[in-house]
Amino acid sequence: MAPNERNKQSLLRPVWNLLGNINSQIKNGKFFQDVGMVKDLLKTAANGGAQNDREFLLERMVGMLSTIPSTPDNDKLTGKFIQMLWQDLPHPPLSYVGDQPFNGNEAVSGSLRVRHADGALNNPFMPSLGKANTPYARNVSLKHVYTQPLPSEEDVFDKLLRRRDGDFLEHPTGLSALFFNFATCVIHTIFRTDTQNSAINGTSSYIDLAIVYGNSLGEEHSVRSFDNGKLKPDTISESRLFMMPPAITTLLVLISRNHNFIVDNLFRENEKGWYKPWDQLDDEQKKKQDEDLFHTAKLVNCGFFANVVLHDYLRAILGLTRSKSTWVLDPRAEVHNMGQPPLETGTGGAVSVEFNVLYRWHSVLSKSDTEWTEGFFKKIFGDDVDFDKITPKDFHEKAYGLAKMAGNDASKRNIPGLERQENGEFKDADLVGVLKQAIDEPAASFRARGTPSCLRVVDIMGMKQARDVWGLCTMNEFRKAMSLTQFKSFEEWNSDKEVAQAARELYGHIDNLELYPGLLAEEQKPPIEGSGLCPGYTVSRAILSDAVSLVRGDRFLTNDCTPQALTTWGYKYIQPDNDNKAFGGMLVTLLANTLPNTLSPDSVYALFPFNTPETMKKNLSKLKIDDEYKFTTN
Ligand code: HEM
Repeated sequence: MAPNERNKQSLLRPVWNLLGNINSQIKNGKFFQDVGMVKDLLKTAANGGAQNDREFLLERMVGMLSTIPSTPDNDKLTGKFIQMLWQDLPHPPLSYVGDQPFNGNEAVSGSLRVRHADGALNNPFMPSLGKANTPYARNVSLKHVYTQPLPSEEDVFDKLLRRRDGDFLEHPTGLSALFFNFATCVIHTIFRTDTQNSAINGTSSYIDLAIVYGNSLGEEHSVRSFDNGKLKPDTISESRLFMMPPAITTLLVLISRNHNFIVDNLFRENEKGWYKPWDQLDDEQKKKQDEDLFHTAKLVNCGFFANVVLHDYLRAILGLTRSKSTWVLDPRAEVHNMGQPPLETGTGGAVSVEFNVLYRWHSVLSKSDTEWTEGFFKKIFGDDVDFDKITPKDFHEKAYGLAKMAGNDASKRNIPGLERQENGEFKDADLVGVLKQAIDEPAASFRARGTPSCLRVVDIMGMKQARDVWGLCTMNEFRKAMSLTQFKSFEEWNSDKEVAQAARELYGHIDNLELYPGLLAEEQKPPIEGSGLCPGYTVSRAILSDAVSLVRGDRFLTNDCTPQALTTWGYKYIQPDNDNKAFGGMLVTLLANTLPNTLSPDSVYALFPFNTPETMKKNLSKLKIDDEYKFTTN
């Protein structure tokens, strides 16, 4: 059955049930035949469940139900009607007015109106759901009994994951290195495995920009200036990212600047009517105003970031930068089918270990990011380091030690290779230079044998964690859970004969294939319509479920994303402009507001930075609109 047909069928199911009941009444001659009502019920179903109340369908149903005698069959009909009305609303309610949290009948401390640093209270009924420093979730159990001992993690890396020297394969749809630098920001905002206890996620499971704002009140305080709601100049919280290529921290510095841009506007608009010039306030008033501006700006900034994820990142993932379409897969859409509960929003969530592994995209590193990482490892382990000899123990002792050396004062940490000015900010020209280099640089393709050798120890640590601490399901178990067919052979998993044979030698039977190499060395999707990311087939399917779950599950991005919470200015600021030259892309706005007058508004560097300019030249030429764009920065 075609997917559309299937969809229609499921929409119609509750109506068929109702009609089935009515039909049996008619056959039994137990009540009159309201043909008009039946027609209207069908029309309602075809409308996706939306009733035209001017046709009095509800009143006619009440009329009909009130005239039939009470029999078991007739009572079922009344039951269906009640079920439909019950399911119209979420039970229990998902959001509350005011700022006092209420957990069933137990009061919980903290306001409901703010994003807490540790992510608590996203779901008021389960205040710790998805909070920082709580265990990872597991989505799929390991039930498979391995039929032979598992190969060493070192062997798995060498035979299935390691990029051969000089074997760089450019990304098939021209994604830029910056795309994956942004991806690194996204994954680090939801994953922060505790180095002492890998069962624990040290960050919240929400897209709450914890990498900028911190995971605890202490971290949050260290990035705040406590001056009218602002963050310290060009400051971000996450110290791990200072060990990574500079475009990653540069993107986050722009997001930190966006916070201060938002604060300026909230203060200027003064929609709440009680903000006053800073120097006219006493200490208590300053505290109140600072707190209110900070938290409102944080809500707006996170909402903005989520829309960059949907309108720039997801657009590139789905290959929509090859079209003029402004369509996005918006997980927040209201889904309301008659006779079924509305699809929930804002329920909270906790990220899982399966998805942590699914996102270890180390094979896509561009040439420059690979060189940068090699240089970084040389700084830690010496110029003559042999990447194959670094052990997890060495890495823990030396690399994490170096991260600590980055210092506790977040406002003093430098983007690798850049210096701060006297006022604490980086020079705009320096930031643009870093971004330009990452936009020009093509990323590598997802594939088996694509991970640079310097990340050998990182993948080995990941595989050990996945096996020893997380006890992850197998590749086929994961596919089954995602409603995907299970592989019957290694060749079905990856048709490259050498890769399939290497996996056979390691695992013996396809059912023994572990999730980590299974996902990361699977054959990649071709660059067809609807596919821009082109990762392994299973990754490509599963990340969409993850994106929907992350965005739809977040109360602050759904039920409580309102003009009241964000202010009218803030609410408007986070909306995409579908008439802009990026077809609704949001990054162009971020760049214009945080690096003013540096990139031309017509430049593909500002409009489509997730694809290389060379690729965008081809894409826009095919659409016959290339003459409307600039392919230089200015
Ligand atoms: C740019 C160069 C990159 C470097 C140098 C790098 C390095 C690392 C390191 C050192 C770890 C921590 C290993 C551990 O402590 O067990 C790690 C983990 C991870 N990496 Fe990468 N990585 C890079 C790019 C990426 C990219 C592009 C992605 C995907 C978008 C990614 C996804 C992950 C994930 C999901 C984890 C696990 C994080 C956690 O559990 O806390 N990495 N990476």
